[in-house]
Amino acid sequence: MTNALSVLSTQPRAALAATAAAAAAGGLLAHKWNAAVQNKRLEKGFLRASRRHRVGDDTDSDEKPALVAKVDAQFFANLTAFVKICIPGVASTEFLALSTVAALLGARSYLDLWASSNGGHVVKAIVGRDKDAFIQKAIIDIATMMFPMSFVNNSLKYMISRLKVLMRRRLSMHFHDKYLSSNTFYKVSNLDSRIRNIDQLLTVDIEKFCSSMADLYSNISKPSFDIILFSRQLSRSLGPSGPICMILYFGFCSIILRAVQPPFGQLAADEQRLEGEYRLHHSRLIAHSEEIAFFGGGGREKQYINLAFDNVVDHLKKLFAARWRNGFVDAILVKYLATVVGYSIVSIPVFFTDSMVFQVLNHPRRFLAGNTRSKKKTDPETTSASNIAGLYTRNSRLLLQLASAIGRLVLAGKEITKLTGYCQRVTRLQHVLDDLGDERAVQKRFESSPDLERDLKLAELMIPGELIVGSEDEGPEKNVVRFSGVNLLSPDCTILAENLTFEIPRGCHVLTTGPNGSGKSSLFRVLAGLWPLYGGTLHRPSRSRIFYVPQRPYLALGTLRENVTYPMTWTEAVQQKGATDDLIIELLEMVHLGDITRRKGGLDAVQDWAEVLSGGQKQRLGFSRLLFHKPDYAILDEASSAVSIDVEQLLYQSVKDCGITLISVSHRPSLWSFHDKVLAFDGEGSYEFREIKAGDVPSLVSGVPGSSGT
Ligand SMILES: Nc1ncnc2c1ncn2[C@@H]1O[C@H](COP(=O)(O)OP(=O)(O)OP(=O)(O)O)[C@@H](O)[C@H]1O
Repeated sequence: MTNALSVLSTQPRAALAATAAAAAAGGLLAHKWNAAVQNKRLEKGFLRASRRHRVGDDTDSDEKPALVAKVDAQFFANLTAFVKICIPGVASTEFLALSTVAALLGARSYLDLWASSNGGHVVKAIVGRDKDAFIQKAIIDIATMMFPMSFVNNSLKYMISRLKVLMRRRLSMHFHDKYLSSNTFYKVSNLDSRIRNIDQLLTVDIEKFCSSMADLYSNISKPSFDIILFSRQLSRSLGPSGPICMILYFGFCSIILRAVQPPFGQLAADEQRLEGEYRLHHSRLIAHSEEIAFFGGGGREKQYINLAFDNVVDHLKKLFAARWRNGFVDAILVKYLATVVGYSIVSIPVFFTDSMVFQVLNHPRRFLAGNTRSKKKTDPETTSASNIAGLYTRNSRLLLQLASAIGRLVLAGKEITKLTGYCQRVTRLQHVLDDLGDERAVQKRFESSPDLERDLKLAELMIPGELIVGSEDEGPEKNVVRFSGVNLLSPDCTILAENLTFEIPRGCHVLTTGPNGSGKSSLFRVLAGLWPLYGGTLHRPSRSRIFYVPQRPYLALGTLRENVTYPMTWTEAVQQKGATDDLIIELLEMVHLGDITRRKGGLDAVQDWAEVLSGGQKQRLGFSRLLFHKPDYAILDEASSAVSIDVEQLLYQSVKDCGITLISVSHRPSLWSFHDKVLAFDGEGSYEFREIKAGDVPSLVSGVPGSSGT
């Protein structure tokens, strides 16, 4: 054995490192072979998903993903795009973290190497009964190195966690910018059906995606570096045959594992989707708890929730079974059989040092020269029992480290597959948000139907309209509400009104009426830019000159004071509008909410106001907001339906007294007297816009005869 080890120790082969890396990379490339056939199909599905805009069309929804999570060119292109977002440049904190992780991984590899070598020295000192060497290697050296080792190990854990958070922050901010601009958050759930559980995507999926990317980075870079380092060391002492055999064995393993591996990427994507659906049911229960409780709907909701949870559990069972089967094969090939192969390799020089195969592999030149005898066979330096033990320990440790590094690289393939699942979901999110952020893309393309006449009509009506928004510094004549030839269509392409043409100058108060579902609120959605504009031209005042007061006013988390100034923060309200506590109290008194300012906490009270206030109180708070902002126009969509008639009259009068032009929707005849004109929808695609005359009220309340246009 001494001879064998000493002979082998004379063969440094740097080129082996490159061979090692290439062979390991071959394992990863196996992904590409498997996915090649799927590429075309996947690309088509991806494009179809990104171009689809139809509302209510579930064929490409999150429910049935068209994208298949696979390792292919498309995946690498998507991954590269996200990496660029997460690590924006060499001057970024993220790049610094990435480089630090790389440096720490390198340091860790060198420390592993040192530990293997030191282990050999310790064994040598024990077998050789060399007390001084033992004290030096087993006590002094380890005591010295424990500080850098502990530092590197913990710093590595810390930096990888930090890298994950930094990348997550970048990606989350990127998506927040998209999601919270151009009212995309509204469009995602109201105009598009591709994503059902966006909260899950924005929170859990992004976190898992970034975490998986950072883990993969360390799981690929460290083993790759280890393979180079350990192969070099081993080839110096064992000759190239040992590392080559090990690498060939793992190359074989990676092919087998590729062939039997379940589609972990798709399984991960499905898991996230099902978790999202389960979570959605809980969110809905929280959002509508009162209504459901009134109906006694707990039992029914339990059915929905249990069903969604059962789907998660069934999927997890499937996933765990797949992992078990795969883990079984993994453990045999990459762990146990690899150890057998490792020991066999270490033993070859011991038992077969004089064999021809061994000589050809490790000493080809010497073999060709006809000299097959080892030069060091009689060298006492390498023949003593302590040296044999020391070299054996060191080499076997190095070989096991090499095996472990290649094994980890092979298993990183599984991580990549999982990453494809997260990447697929995050890519879908990116495409949908991009689509919805682009006004033109939101313009619906209707699906052709057997009804040719309807299709022709829709093709005629659904041409993109022109939106002209007045600027802040322009006068009232430019900041006006004017519809010219606008067609009103719901997202499912129902024609609500054609050729809407009317103008609402400042000071002209307009009441909108019509049967339920006739398009009153939809008109305001188009006016606010939430729904796409079709047909002619729409002139709209700048954002600060028009204010919307809905039937259910949104109440923000925060103080009472900030709820009055919403969407402005208190600081903005003070700076831009000179807000004071006295003004807020005065406004709340005007809307008959003075009593809540006298409750505990006063204006500073932070509550879940949506829960604390009654329906009528919430609406009155909505009016206080309107009076605070004092816009040119107020859209009041059933804004006082829960307020008593006497207080409602006072509220409308206060708004008019502030010089705000009313554009209201209300079914209450008592409000007619506050308006000058009526815009009446008949629910069949026609409307009327005219002056309110005495005696008009009853006929208009019950609908308008089918006259189209003004
Ligand atoms: N997000 C949506 N997707 C598809 N259709 C919608 C959507 N929102 C509203 N609709 C449809 O548009 C039509 C007009 O709705 P709208 O809310 O404008 O009615 P409305 O006149 O305000 O009724 P109400 O008096 O009951 O408030 C209805 O048929 C409604 O079903």
